[in-house]
Amino acid sequence: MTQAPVTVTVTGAAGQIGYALLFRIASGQLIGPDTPIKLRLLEIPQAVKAAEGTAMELDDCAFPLLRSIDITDDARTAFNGTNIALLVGARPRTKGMERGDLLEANGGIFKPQGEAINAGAADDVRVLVVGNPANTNALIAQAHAPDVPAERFTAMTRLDHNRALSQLAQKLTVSVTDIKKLTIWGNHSATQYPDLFHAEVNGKIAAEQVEQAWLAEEFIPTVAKRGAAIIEARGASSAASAANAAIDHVHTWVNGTPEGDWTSAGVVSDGSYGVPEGLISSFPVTARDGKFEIVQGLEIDEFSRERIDASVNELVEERDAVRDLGLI
Ligand SMILES: NC(=O)C1=CN([C@@H]2O[C@H](COP(=O)(O)OP(=O)(O)OC[C@H]3O[C@@H](n4cnc5c(N)ncnc54)[C@H](O)[C@@H]3O)[C@@H](O)[C@H]2O)C=CC1
Ligand SMILES: O=C([O-])CC(=O)C(=O)O
Repeated sequence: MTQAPVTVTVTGAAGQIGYALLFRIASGQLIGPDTPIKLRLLEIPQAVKAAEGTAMELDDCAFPLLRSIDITDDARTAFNGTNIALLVGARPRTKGMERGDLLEANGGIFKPQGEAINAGAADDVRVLVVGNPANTNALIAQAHAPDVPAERFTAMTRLDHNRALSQLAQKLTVSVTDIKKLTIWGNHSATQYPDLFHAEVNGKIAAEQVEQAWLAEEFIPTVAKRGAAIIEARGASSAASAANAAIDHVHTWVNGTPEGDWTSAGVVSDGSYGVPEGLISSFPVTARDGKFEIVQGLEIDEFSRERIDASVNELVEERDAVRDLGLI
C-alpha cells in the first residue's frame, strides 16, 4: 500500500555526499519502496545553482516515488514540516585551522539549523548529522532545539561500522552477513573504538577468532583511520560510502534492527557505560518502533574500557570547547 509522503531535507545538497545520496533517497532506499518522498535541498547561496543542476538530473530519472524537489538557501524554509533531516553540509577543516576555529565555524551552521528544526520541523522529525565533527555538530543542533526530544538527534558512525564489518569479513573470509553485534563506541574520529569482544561471527565471539596483535595493531587503526586513508588515495573524502551509511542509518532507525543483532549510531547518552549523560556518543543500539535504544548490560573488559574512555574523553573536550564558545 502506498504511504503518505515523507519530507526529507538534505543540507549540503550540492556537495559530493549530496550527489551520492539524493538519487538513492529519491529511488526509495531511505525509507522503503512504498513511501513517496518530497525532497528539500538546503545550500549556501553560491551553491544553489549546482543544487538546481542536481535537481534537473533527479527529474531526468523519473523516479516514481519522487513527489517534489524544493531548493533553498534558507534554513527555516528547508526544515519547515520536515520528517527526516540529513545534515551533511559542514565547514571542512582548512589549512592552518585550529580545532576551536573549526568548532566555531560549524557552530555558525548547526546552531541556526537546530533553531530552524525546532521552529518548524514535523513532530516526528528525525535528524542525522553527517557533517564533521559529526557528534559535536549534532550536540550543537540538539542544544538549540529544546522542543524536539533530544533522542531525535543522532550522529553518523554507521560508516565506521560498515568499514569494520568489511575488514573483519575479509580477515576471516566470511560474508558480512555472518557478523552480528559489532559496535563502534565513542566519537566519529580516529579515537573511535571498534569492538570485537561482543561481536559474533557465525555465533562465536569475533575477538577469539583473530590474533590479538591483528585486532590491536591492524584492525582498530585501519577502521579508525580509514577516512584519512580514503582521502590520501582518492584525493577527496569518502562520498558514496558515506551516503550509503546515511541510507543505512535512517533505514534502520525507521524499519528496525533484525532480531539478535544490533548496529552502531551516535545517540544521546543516558549515562550508560559511564558515558556522561547528554553527550552524543556512538553505542551499540537496536531500533524498534522507530526508536534507537542503547543495548544494556554488556561486560566491558579493561582493554575496551581504556579505549572507550579515550574516545569519550575527546567528546567531553569537544563539548567543553563548544560550551566555552557559547555554542551550547
Ligand atoms: N560522519 C561520517 O562518517 C562522514 C562525514 N563526512 C563529512 O560530511 C561533510 C560533507 O562532505 P562532502 O559532501 O564530501 O563535502 P563537500 O564539501 O563536497 O560538500 C559540502 C556541501 O555543504 C555545503 N554547505 C556548507 N555550509 C552549508 C550550510 N550552512 N547550509 C547548507 N549547505 C552548506 C557546501 O556548499 C557544499 O556543497 C564533511 O563535513 C565531511 O567531513 C564525510 C564522510 C563521512
Ligand atoms: O575523515 C574525513 O574527513 C571524512 C570522514 O569523516 C570519514 O571518511 O570517516
